[in-house]
Amino acid sequence: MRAVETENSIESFEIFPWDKNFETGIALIDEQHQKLVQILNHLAVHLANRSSKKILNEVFDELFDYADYHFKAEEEVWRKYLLNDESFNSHEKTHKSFISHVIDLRGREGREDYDQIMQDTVGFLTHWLAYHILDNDKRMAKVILAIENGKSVTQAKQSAHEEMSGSMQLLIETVLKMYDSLSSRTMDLMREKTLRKQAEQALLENEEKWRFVFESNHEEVWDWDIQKSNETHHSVENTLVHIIDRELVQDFSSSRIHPDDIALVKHHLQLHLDGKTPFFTSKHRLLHKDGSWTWVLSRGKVVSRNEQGLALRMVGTHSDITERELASIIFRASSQGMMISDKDNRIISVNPAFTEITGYPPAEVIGKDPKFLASERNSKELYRKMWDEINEIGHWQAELWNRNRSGKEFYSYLSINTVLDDQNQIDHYIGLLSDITDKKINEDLVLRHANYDVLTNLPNRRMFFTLLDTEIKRTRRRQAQFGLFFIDLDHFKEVNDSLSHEIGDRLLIDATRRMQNCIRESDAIARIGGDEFAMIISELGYTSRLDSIAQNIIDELSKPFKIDVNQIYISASIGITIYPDDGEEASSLLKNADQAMYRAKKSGRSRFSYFTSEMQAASIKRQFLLGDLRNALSSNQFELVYQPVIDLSNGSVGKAEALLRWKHPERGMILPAEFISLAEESGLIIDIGNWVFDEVMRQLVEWSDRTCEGFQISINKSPLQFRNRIAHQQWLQQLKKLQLHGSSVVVEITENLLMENESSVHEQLLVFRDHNIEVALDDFGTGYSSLSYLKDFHIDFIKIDQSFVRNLEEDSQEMILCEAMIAMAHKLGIKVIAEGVETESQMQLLKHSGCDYAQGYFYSKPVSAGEFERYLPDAEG
Ligand SMILES: Nc1nc2c(ncn2[C@@H]2O[C@@H]3COP(=O)(O)O[C@H]4[C@@H](O)[C@H](n5cnc6c(=O)[nH]c(N)nc65)O[C@@H]4COP(=O)(O)O[C@H]3[C@H]2O)c(=O)[nH]1
Repeated sequence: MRAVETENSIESFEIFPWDKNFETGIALIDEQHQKLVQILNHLAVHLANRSSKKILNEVFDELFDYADYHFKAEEEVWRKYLLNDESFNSHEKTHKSFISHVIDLRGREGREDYDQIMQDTVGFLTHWLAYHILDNDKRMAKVILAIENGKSVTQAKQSAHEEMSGSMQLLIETVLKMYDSLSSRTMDLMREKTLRKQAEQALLENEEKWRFVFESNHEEVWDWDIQKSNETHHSVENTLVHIIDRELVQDFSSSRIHPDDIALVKHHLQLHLDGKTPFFTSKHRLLHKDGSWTWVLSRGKVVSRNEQGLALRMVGTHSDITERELASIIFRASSQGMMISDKDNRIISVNPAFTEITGYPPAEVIGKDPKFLASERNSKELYRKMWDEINEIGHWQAELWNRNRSGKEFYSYLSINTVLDDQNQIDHYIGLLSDITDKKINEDLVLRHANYDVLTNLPNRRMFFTLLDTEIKRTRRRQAQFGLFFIDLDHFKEVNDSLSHEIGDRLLIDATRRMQNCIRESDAIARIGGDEFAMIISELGYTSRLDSIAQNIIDELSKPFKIDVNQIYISASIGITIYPDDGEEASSLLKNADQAMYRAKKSGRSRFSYFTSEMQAASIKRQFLLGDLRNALSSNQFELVYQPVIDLSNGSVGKAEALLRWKHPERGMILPAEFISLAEESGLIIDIGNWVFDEVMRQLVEWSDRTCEGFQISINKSPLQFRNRIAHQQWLQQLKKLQLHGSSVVVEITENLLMENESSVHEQLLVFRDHNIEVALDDFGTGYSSLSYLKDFHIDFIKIDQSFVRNLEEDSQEMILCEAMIAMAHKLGIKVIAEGVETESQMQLLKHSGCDYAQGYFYSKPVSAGEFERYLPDAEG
């Protein structure tokens, strides 16, 4: 027998290797006999390796082919010399019996085991080979060869018989027997070997399969000889604990199971050892050798028990599930709602936070498309964009409205991420959901505060500019016009101060309502200052419509307001400008409307005024002037003039007021009325004011040896200068440096400053007082002239405005007012200076009324420093 390797690695072998003794001496016949031996060997191999229907059919087909061809060819040879011989006929019959036997064998197919049919076929062919080929065919061949050598048939048969008998016959029979027994033993051996090999292979495959499963699951296998371990360990539970420990942490010393988990592990283990659970399963924490806690899943089963049912052996696995467990903890404990859906976007899992946020328990959402959460408040565009982004870049996030289980909308932050499979196809969607309704409400509130006036709910100044810009763009596109109103409430400040801020607020709300009733929905109204409002009158067909709207507003606001017991009268001054005729930009339009309003106010209030071309010209002139003003300081174009202030008790000049002049290189002398407001708007007033102070200080030092004690120069200060505290500090340092007394300076302020009621103003006035700098309240009588200011702020002088002095006559209204102001001031310990005294009679009247000081053209116009020196004690003339 020879072993041969075949292509499919099934070991092949020959139970009948071809032998020279098999040969008949007729080449054609031997060749075909060799073919039969091949088929036989082929069959034997398959039998050893287990047969199949397919192989059996192949073998039978081969046998039939062989028989058909071989028997014909062989019979041709015999027929040639032995046609009518009895030996030929019987040989022919044997051939036929071969075919019918093979047909019988094949007929057993389907009824009997393939291996059995195969084994019988091998047995049949073995005997065919032994008795037919080695005996019959060989004998026939010897006859033919003898005939060919000239012998008669009878002689030939005789010689063949002699050759085949005796030792030859014995040899054939021995070989046959040997082959016979050898072949069947070999078959058994081969079969056994093959079966063993197959079993080994199956075992190997099984082992590999399990190894693969364990490796890919990151699982470790344990095998626990319970009784043996019990001999060395105190308890069964501890032993398992140790096994699990050792597997994971390597340097086992004592139980490393988390103290909180030990009881549960033992409980589960005992249940299984007692046969109460089919498997042992435990999820617990183990102390890893790096000091961290590792989550472990242990599973096991008792595989052998003794007759009393005592567990003997247990096998199992454990795996590190830290990541999975942490993910699960996050999933369960997260305050963010989580939903996982499959590739068809059907929800497969949601966490408790999802239920908390939406109100939907898992059972109601699993298997559903998450779109049941959607609110119709979101645009279709939003969802289209969402899917585009998810499909293109794999994630999307946005803030949007959703609807909870009870139908209530909530504002949410939603982010969706995709999880891809090995083929890069979407496998899962993971959605994270948070309820940010509160945040949204707060944001809206902040946005509202930033853009709306809390009191009236109207857009504020900032929002108004946005509305104005939008209106400009809209109107520009349609090549149309719109009107802009600047509305200032007349007498509002008086109401606010005399009644209360609360009443003032309610008045503003009522006034807003009345104004809103005068315009259409498409128009807009905003509160842009304390008592200032702006309106956009859009879609202007004819401009005269603006007249009627403005007049209507004035009429409505002039009607009395009834707030609590108070009957309040106010009115409005309105400035009107038209886009695009008067301006094309929001800021210039509003400025124009403001100017027009100012004109309306100047013309007697409670009226409206259009922005005109003269105003436009004035506005342009101001622009140019502003440009020049920026260089005026550095070009030394400023100068101070001084107007003496006369002490009415003795006619002496103990004070002077410093007044600013701008010597413009082209326009000549420019008075403060023309440029102070420009300087204030541009912020230049701070530097200019500091220059004035320095100049006055310089002058005081220069005159120090010529002035009598208590000589004072007053300086005008803009309210804006009070916003810059550092400047005041510098002033104080300057005084100290020049060794001048604070009392040599009087700061002139206006009522407007005090009306702002800023605590910082209060503080700075106190600082002045602390440094003996006196304070004069300018233009007294023109504003609201509240007594409370005089009481609350530390004021040293009031300056009666020249509008009272101008018309001062005995028994006149002005006279009465002047007397009242003087008396009131004196009562409060405040001295009085009268401004604009131009005549002797005015001076006399004031003197009689007890006024302390006077200044005006009657004494002197403001003069240069050089000219002023004549009023100083030792001056000549
Ligand atoms: N018709 C008439 N006018 C008289 C008479 N006596 C004085 N005047 C003028 O009345 C104004 C008095 O100054 P004010 O009320 O403080 O009013 C000042 C003051 O508010 C402001 N001003 C002047 N200089 C400065 C300055 O340095 N800083 C600031 N912030 N404002 C200044 O400009 C205003 C105007 O100043 P001026 O044009 O110099 O006008 C001065 C003065 O020339 C008179 O008998 N008849």
